[in-house]
Amino acid sequence: MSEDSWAFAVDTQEAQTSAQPDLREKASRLRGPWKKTGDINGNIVLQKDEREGWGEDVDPVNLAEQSLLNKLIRRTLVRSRTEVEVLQRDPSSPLFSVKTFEELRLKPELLRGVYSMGFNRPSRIQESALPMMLAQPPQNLIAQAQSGTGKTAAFSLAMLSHVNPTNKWTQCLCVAPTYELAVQIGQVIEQMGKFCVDVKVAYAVRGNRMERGVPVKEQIVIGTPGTLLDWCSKYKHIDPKKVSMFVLDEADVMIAIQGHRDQSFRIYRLLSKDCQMLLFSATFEESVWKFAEKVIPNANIIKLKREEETLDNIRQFYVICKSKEDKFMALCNLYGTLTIAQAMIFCHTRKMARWLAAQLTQDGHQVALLSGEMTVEQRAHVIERFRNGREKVLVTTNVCSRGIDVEQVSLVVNFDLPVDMAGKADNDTYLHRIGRTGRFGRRGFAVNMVDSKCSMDIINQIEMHFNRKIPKLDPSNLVEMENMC
Ligand SMILES: Nc1ncnc2c1ncn2[C@@H]1O[C@H](COP(=O)(O)OP(=O)(O)OP(=O)(O)O)[C@@H](O)[C@H]1O
Repeated sequence: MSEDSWAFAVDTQEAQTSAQPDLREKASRLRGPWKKTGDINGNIVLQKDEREGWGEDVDPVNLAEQSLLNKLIRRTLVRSRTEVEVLQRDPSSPLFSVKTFEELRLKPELLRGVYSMGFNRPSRIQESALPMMLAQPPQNLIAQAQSGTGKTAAFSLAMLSHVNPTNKWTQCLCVAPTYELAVQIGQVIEQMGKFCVDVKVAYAVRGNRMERGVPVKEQIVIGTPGTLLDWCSKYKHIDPKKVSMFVLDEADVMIAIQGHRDQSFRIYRLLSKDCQMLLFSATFEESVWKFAEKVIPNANIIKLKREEETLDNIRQFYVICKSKEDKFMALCNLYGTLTIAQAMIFCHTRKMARWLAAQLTQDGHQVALLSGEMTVEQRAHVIERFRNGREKVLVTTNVCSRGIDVEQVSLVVNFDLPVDMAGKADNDTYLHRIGRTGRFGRRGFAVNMVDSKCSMDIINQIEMHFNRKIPKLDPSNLVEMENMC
């Protein structure tokens, strides 16, 4: 599609979507009222309907929530052993990479802010990305690296370094997929820039209203695409032609949210041609590439490959059970082993997870429950407690099959096997639930509960997919597990 026809499509779509009521609100009205109730962790949670299967009771993977959860529970940098790949727009220009923040010749107050955050040296991705982002003349950049590798810190530093504090108008725009993610980014900028007293940050997010035509004086504005677009066009709070750095964060999450890609593209079209464009993403599927190439033609590209999860150090077993009660009994037999280190138990539905957590609690065990009906903050709190060893066993749905690394978990139980919507083995989810990166390298055990011919079929599919035999658990394996966990 040429830029014009793409732009035309954007205009048409915009006109249609602005006339519609908020889709989420509409959807939740259709689903009926939510029920407020207490959960096993003592949290107040909102529960939807109780249907089994692929209804509301199965937690879908929500990328924006997952990303926020990752940010909330992260304490340190994710250190990757993979090599950084740099593709320069102009291969003949020298490739700079820095090993210290001093080499970047930052303003002293900014350097002080960086050190006050406890950053001693640039992360892997920052080593190459920072010199590129700070180069003169400005260069465009597309950067891909998994969550936790220092992307947010990198572009926050670039924006703080870029602005001229004496100019009281918006010079840097940063687009984030949700209100909560925008606030998280803002906190990093405010913390890093705390000694840059003349640099101010504003939030273009829902509910933050100003009188039409009143210009924003803050040099950095972070917001969600819809509100930012309004601020730039409808309300004229920002003169987009005066913006000289545009950051698009979490592009993969962004384009997964309906309407966000087109709104971001509309903001892009309002900017001047020489505005520096920076795009960040944790993953790079085809759709993200297409979008990135549209908004940032001729960009430098930096990629840091994720360390793949493997099943190399994992001993896998299955146990045969007749019913969920039978699975519960089998779990109780494993319980001694579960609590030696820490264990995670995965269920298919929220209802099953609640039932199991209640049964285990009734039986006198101390367990934590994590499922999608909790707010992201409540989930972060439960994960934090589990990480600190306050509970030894975590019962959960797919809501945390990826993204959380609890190093001390050495046993994973698939109380329900992971299946896709067609009822086939969901191999990716299986790998995310039980796989480890080579980085942790520790041994682990996975026990799969099989309660029907169907679930035995799924075990066979998983065996074939990963080309690994999954034997039946016998008492001698239990002794082995107790010794190894
Ligand atoms: N150079 C550094 N040295 C030490 N810690 C760092 C450095 N850069 C970032 N961090 C810290 O590492 C963690 C991850 O950084 P950051 O949030 O920037 O990563 P990210 O790739 O943007 O991930 P996400 O998208 O999930 O936020 C944060 O706690 C941050 O404070």
